[in-house]
Amino acid sequence: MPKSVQLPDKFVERLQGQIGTDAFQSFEESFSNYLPVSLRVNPFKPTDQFEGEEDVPWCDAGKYLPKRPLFAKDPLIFAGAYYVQEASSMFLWHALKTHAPLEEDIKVLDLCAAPGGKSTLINSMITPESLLVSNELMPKRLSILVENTVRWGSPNVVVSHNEASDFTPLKSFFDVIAIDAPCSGEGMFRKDPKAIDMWSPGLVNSCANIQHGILEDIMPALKPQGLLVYSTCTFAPQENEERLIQLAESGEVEPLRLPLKEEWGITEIPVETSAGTFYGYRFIFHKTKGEGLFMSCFRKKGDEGRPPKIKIPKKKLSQVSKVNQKEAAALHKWLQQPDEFTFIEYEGYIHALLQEHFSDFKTLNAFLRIANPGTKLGKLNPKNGKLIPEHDLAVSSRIAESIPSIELSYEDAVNYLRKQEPQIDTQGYKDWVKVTYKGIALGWIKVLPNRINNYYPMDLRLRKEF
Ligand SMILES: C[S@@+](CC[C@H](N)C(=O)[O-])C[C@H]1O[C@@H](n2cnc3c(N)ncnc32)[C@H](O)[C@@H]1O
Repeated sequence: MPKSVQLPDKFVERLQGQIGTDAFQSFEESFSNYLPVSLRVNPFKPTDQFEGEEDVPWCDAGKYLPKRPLFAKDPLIFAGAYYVQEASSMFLWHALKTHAPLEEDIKVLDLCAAPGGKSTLINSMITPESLLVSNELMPKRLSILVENTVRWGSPNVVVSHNEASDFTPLKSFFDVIAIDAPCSGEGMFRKDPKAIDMWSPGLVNSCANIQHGILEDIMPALKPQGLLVYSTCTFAPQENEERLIQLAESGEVEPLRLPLKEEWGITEIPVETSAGTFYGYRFIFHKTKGEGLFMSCFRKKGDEGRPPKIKIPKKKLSQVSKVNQKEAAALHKWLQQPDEFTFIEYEGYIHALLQEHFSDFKTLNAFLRIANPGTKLGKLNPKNGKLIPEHDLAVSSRIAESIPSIELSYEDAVNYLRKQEPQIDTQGYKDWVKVTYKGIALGWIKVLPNRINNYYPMDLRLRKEF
């Protein structure tokens, strides 16, 4: 154990009791080990950059890197070609692959979603016609969630900004709910020593109370036979095993197990409850190649039947309006298979939603605060009726192939991301042009007769010097 790391006595006492003193020694020793670095590639923006790297064994899209690069140096991360994610968190892939009906068009809620690791993972696995509601309660963390889901580039995501209790009226709406609960963060102790300073037994108690409330509030929104995946990045039984007992004893769920390979180093924890044995899965540094995590899966009991009708006040329904036909026609050229979309006006911008999601979106909009529905396309210029495109459209995987594009060199890509004036050859181009790096879109430039404007969003620009 490095001398600089001082674990709180109460934590040491408890974890020793949980895993035994020998294992605890190995746990302490693992603080001196090298921290695994991993990322997950975006199936919608394929790159061969990580071919040959070691696979994360429980996630088909996950890769370990031999050492941590300066990710800010790589334009592909800005393009959404991959997401840097701690490997244990990618176990959700295994849980969904095992228990979710991924071949069907489903509705999924990621309740505690910022910064977007689990949401981009879910988005990579569901069918393009499935709907993902990616929700974050904390206002400060909402923008990073929007940023990361936009970069991932799929139109089938609605980002919302709500408490769990706001979802309670959405009876039986979701086929899958993932709750990556706010927690005391013990699993981050090795990676982020600040988590050690913030820890206290009081924090464990208050997190357990919050988790208790979240679980109670969210269960009505899950369909009978729906899948619930609960996870934390802590080892505290109050936040893990006790929450699992809470769910088991509510009588609402059945236990689900996950197949494991011994070499993964994941511990299956059977939990005896009055409703039978339930199972949790623990990732701990000295055994697993990843940081600390706990995950558990449940099936909601009951007959699937027909979902109850959700009553929506008329006033709320009228808040969502489609753009008129003439306006819609002006948008078609920007998207692949534009007929699959409905165009709505939302908070001053035009957004493209998949048609099959329009009615669900109206329901969601009646109960939730929506931060970003589908793909934000832009605004129509009142003078000529043409679209002034937003960044979100440039990085969308559904942007039309006919939109002109210019491939940038590494240097030009970095300059572009720094928001410098592009020094590139634009002869033969005019107006809006998508710029790409290694074939993946970074954003827009506008080619004017006497100059080129860089439309990379100011707040996303590359600030790091290297
Ligand atoms: C563990 S983090 C989620 C990480 C995310 N799932 C990912 O993979 O990138 C938990 C999230 O829950 C949010 N949160 C905090 N309090 C909450 C509450 N009472 N209800 C729902 N979410 C809450 C936090 O702001 C935080 O973003």
